[in-house]
Amino acid sequence: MVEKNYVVIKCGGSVFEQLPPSFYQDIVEIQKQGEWQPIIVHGGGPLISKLLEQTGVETSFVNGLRVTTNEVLDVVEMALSGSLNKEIVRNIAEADGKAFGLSGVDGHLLKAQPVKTTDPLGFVGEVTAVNTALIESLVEQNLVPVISPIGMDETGQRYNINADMAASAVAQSLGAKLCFISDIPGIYEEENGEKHIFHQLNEKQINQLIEKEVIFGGMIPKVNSAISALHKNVVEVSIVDGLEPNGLLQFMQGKEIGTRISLDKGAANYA
Ligand SMILES: Nc1ncnc2c1ncn2[C@@H]1O[C@H](COP(=O)(O)OP(=O)(O)O)[C@@H](O)[C@H]1O
Ligand SMILES: CC(=O)N[C@@H](CCC(=O)OP(=O)(O)O)C(=O)O
Repeated sequence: MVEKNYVVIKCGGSVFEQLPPSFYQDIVEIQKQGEWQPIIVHGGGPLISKLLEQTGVETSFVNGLRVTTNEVLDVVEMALSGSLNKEIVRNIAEADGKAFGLSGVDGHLLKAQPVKTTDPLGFVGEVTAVNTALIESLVEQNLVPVISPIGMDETGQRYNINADMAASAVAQSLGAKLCFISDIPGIYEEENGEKHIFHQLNEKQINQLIEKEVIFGGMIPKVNSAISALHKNVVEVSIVDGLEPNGLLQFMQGKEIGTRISLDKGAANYA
């Protein structure tokens, strides 16, 4: 098997509806160029919340993680593995590419266990192992894997996995570059109504920003997943603005776009 450089692209639900067509064209272009093999892990939090609201099921989050009952799990799986996963596959087809959509349940792609936390979150999982051979075999067939973040344990119990955490685990298992696509130009701090973007942040600075509540909500699992990835086999993690036309391609070509996260070096540079 040919050695590949992988880039795991996590596509957040918050940006999904607003992504320009260039996003999918960029994915296809990156694959065509051959230096990097893209793998998509996607979220879909807003669609899950909308469907839960429509069905009258209450939903709540603890530190960015959705409390997940069995009833919630049904909706999570329907939204992520059913609806959004196939929409991404179709969007890549429209951009002239070939993708293969699967969830972490398929082929035991994401082995999971209950997430370690002091809060009772129900069926929220964390990844314990990734079936990298399955990913490699899809890539060998020139397919872009599109992964929805539902995991399963050996008994067949499914778990709702935060997509940032799932992307981080996939990147760790492949020693990949990790790129979070979101609806923001990077991590920022607001001062007198003005947003200052941090182009570089290290672990210590991130922890300070969480403490100051400058980083909150869905950004918490994202930065924690970034740090955990950097500690384990991932060389580079960035948060990239999905709304910027050709932002992903520019980022892959080395342009400083969004926020790059590192373990120790890198000052808190404002834009
Ligand atoms: N310091 C921060 N800088 C930028 N965004 C932040 C920050 N803290 C919290 N956020 C929030 O995090 C959101 C991105 O996380 P989330 O909604 O989970 O996105 P996604 O669906 O892309 O994973 C942003 O839309 C913003 O509201
Ligand atoms: C446990 C947990 O919180 N799971 C997430 C899975 C989807 C997700 O992570 O979507 P985004 O990337 O759009 O946030 C959820 O239920 O919303």
